[in-house]
Amino acid sequence: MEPLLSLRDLEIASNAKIYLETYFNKMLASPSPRSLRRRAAERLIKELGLGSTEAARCWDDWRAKETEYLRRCRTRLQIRDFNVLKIIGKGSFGCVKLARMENRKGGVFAVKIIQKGVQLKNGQEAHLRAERDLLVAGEGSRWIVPLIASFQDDENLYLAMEYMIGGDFLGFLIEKGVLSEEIARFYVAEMVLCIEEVHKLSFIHRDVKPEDNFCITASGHLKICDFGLAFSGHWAHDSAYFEEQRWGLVKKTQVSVGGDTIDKRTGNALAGVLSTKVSTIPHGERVLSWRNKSGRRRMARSVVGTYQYMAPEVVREQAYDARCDWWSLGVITYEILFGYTPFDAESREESRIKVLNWSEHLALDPTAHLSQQMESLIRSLICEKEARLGSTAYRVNDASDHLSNYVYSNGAEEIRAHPFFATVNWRTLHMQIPPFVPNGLLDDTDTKYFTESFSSRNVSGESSVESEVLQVRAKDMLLRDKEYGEEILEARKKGAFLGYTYVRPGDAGAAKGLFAH
Ligand SMILES: Nc1ncnc2c1ncn2[C@@H]1O[C@H](COP(=O)(O)OP(=O)(O)OP(=O)(O)O)[C@@H](O)[C@H]1O
Repeated sequence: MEPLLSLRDLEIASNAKIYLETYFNKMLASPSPRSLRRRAAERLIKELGLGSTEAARCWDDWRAKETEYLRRCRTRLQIRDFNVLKIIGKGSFGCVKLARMENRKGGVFAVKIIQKGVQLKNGQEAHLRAERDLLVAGEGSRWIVPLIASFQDDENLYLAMEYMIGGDFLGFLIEKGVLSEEIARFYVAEMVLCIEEVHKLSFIHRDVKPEDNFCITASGHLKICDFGLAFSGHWAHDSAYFEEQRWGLVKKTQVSVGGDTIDKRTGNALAGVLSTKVSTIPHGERVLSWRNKSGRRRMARSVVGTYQYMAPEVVREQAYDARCDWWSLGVITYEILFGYTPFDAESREESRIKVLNWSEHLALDPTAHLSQQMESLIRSLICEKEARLGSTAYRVNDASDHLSNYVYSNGAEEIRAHPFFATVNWRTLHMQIPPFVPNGLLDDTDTKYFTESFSSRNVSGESSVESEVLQVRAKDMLLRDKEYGEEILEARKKGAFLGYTYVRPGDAGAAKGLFAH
């Protein structure tokens, strides 16, 4: 007899549950974006001190713009609306392409294309949600790479961002070799503001490094990007939440899971079901308030990032907090001045050991003649977290393994107050002319600051997608199931990212011709 429910049905049911919980949580937890926009307009009109006729005209204007924005939000954006020009980056997620809207009226975008199949098999769903949510939360920020729109189709997720024409900071560093202290001061100061901005949004970046993660704008300023490893402590960004939803339903309904041949041989399938913990919501408690209470207790513990830049507390798998990003900044500062990091090594393992024994490897070459302030800044960032600059707010975490808060938005204040930055005007830094400004560009699609091997690549760049999807052995046994795995993957690709779509309000999208067709 056919079972009443198949694993595919359960997949669809858990996707629906996840969608509803995340949707209503967002709706109930914070004011709607629309009411925030209204409030911002109210504030502005008040500040301008307009008379009643002028204020009424402003409101008419606001309403017209709002209607237009809502109309744009309803326009379904697709990748075929973009004319792909070049590939400018490639990573484990897929690739980043430089693209212009088909209608050619607008500017160009860097479109990050993330293959759902590979990512879902690698269990990256929570990270991808965190990346998108942080980019959305960074709306209007001066220091975070601007997201113009996010959308999806059955195969991919797309993040259309402003194109950072100056390339990434590592490219700049390679070209210049080492930087003088004076020039380093400008870039390190901008990095402080970039990281501070991420912390203000209650995220830890966890992968602060010059390669990929600081991009240079047309005016030569920095913006922070690549939030693939960002951590917010929120249950909707935690893979355990997704596993519990799916395996919880399997356990409740007792639908059998076969797994692949290895699972069958080792008896993993049954063990997987038995070991699934299904949380019981206390009687009378509402599901979302319970999730928000218990989910907040989850702490950053996973070892993620790049060893050379990774703080020792992360490498040691201790519960860590946002101070780990300040350690990475210390390592970058060292690299800017010396051309290599103190923890450079032939292999990842050697780097790991060096970080664990960091004090033996933190040698500041005296022939570099660093100023006392510069040396002090490096030493007060590359040190154990208890002594690290920016620690005061976090001291409460040092007493026990249970962190009371994983990120404090004011951690950067101490860093900004360090004597090395005494001459920095933090309020006007963004208006200062940077030591280097991208130049000699032919037009807004120029890729001279990007690696030749990417920009000369054929624009499709997806030759290996199919084979990559096939090669990955899925982390989640449901996706490995010999009989239903493929079907479940297809259902997950369709349903796992509901609510991913976003369109930046204001004139940015429209002015760039994003919706002008
Ligand atoms: N908005 C942008 N403008 C210009 N270039 C960009 C932009 N976003 C990303 N890139 C380029 O694409 C590259 C890869 O993007 P990204 O950093 O987001 O991937 P990644 O997650 O670091 O990849 P992986 O970690 O798997 O190596 C970057 O190094 C950068 O050169």
